[in-house]
Amino acid sequence: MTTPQPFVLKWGIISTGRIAMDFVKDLLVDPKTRGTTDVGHKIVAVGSRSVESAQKFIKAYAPNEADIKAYGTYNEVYANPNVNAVYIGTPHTLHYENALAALEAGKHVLCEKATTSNAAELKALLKLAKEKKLFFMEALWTRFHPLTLELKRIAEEGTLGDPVVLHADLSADFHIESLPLNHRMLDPKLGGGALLDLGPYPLFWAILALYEHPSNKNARPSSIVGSIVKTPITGVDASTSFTLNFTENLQAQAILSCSMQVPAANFGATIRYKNGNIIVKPPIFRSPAVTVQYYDKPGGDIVREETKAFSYVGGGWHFEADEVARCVRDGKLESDLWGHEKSIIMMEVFDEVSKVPPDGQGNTHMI
Ligand SMILES: NC(=O)C1=CN([C@@H]2O[C@H](COP(=O)(O)OP(=O)(O)OC[C@H]3O[C@@H](n4cnc5c(N)ncnc54)[C@H](OP(=O)(O)O)[C@@H]3O)[C@@H](O)[C@H]2O)C=CC1
Ligand SMILES: O=C1OC[C@@H](O)[C@H](O)[C@H]1O
Repeated sequence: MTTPQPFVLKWGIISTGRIAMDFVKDLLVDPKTRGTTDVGHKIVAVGSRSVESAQKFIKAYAPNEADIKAYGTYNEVYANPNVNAVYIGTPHTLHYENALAALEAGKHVLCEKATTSNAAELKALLKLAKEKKLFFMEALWTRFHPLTLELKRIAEEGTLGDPVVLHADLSADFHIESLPLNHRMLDPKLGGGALLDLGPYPLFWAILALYEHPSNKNARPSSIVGSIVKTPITGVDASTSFTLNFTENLQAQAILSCSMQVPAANFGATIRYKNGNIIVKPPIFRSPAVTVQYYDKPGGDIVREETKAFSYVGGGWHFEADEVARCVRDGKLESDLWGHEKSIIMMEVFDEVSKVPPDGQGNTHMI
């Protein structure tokens, strides 16, 4: 009997920055090391604004791969007939034009977070992807990690009851005072600031634990309140906090924050349920371990506590790549795990939070 051959997705890579490097390195990790045998990956083209950068990138991160084309424009990647799917790793505000061009050329798209600068741009991309019957996914890699899959199973198996309050933070010190003004974290033209760069992760946990919880029945956040501290350097948000209420079918609140000027370790995420807690160890984009605590009765003592740790070969970006390959193989236009609706909610929340007036005090609502 012959063993079925894995479906191999042929990738074109857009940009040669930090995350493009991480993603490419993971595409080259042997899928069997993570138990994947049904799909695989091949890099067929890398596009950069400079051909030298594309050549250098291939030499540095994919030295043993044959026949990867190095291009000095992104358009040449979109035009390459061997490319099935395009990975977009440019700064946020370029995602729209890059994804649009890829879709117009008939390519499936995996686009880095934050998917676009605003919800209107994202909706336009999704409309085009549907019209052209192409797969599109936000590269929310955390959704596909084994830890996340296990946490979701535990959270929804019933013992913990409904979620009540979630706290999540992702902050770091980007030393913004030493960055050039055109750095993507500082430049408003590149979508600079903490919210679009770090905010997707605390919000991801709120979407996973509150929005996706079966008791929530897919109800969107009933209200959003945001507050922003801007940096005087370029006026982008340096620290942002936002709360989301889920009150249609739950009585739950998410308290979320991100900052690019916190010189201390993160505290991760805590999800508090009627009958216990889930504690996600930092960093929340790639948590190494999760602790689950169970009360003897609501408001009672913790009588059981379990910690589960997770490890794998590679950086953790290959799990999202496997999802794209499976979806493309199966003719799906969106992922069941991180579909279009969740990316839209994410961008709509960011739109609302960004509306706070210049004094940083905000009180906004989403319908
Ligand atoms: N999923 C994850 O874990 C992570 C995701 N990200 C996301 O990926 C995106 C890129 O982040 P990151 O890799 O850190 O950024 P980098 O600045 O390291 O890389 C961005 C790349 O985009 C290309 N680019 C095109 N136009 C511009 C421009 N005007 N200014 C700067 N670069 C430009 C460049 O590649 P070239 O010169 O080859 O064209 C550049 O190297 C962001 O949206 C970010 O949110 C970032 C880090 C981690
Ligand atoms: O996606 C990300 O995850 C980790 C952060 O350090 C980075 O800035 C961000 O883009």
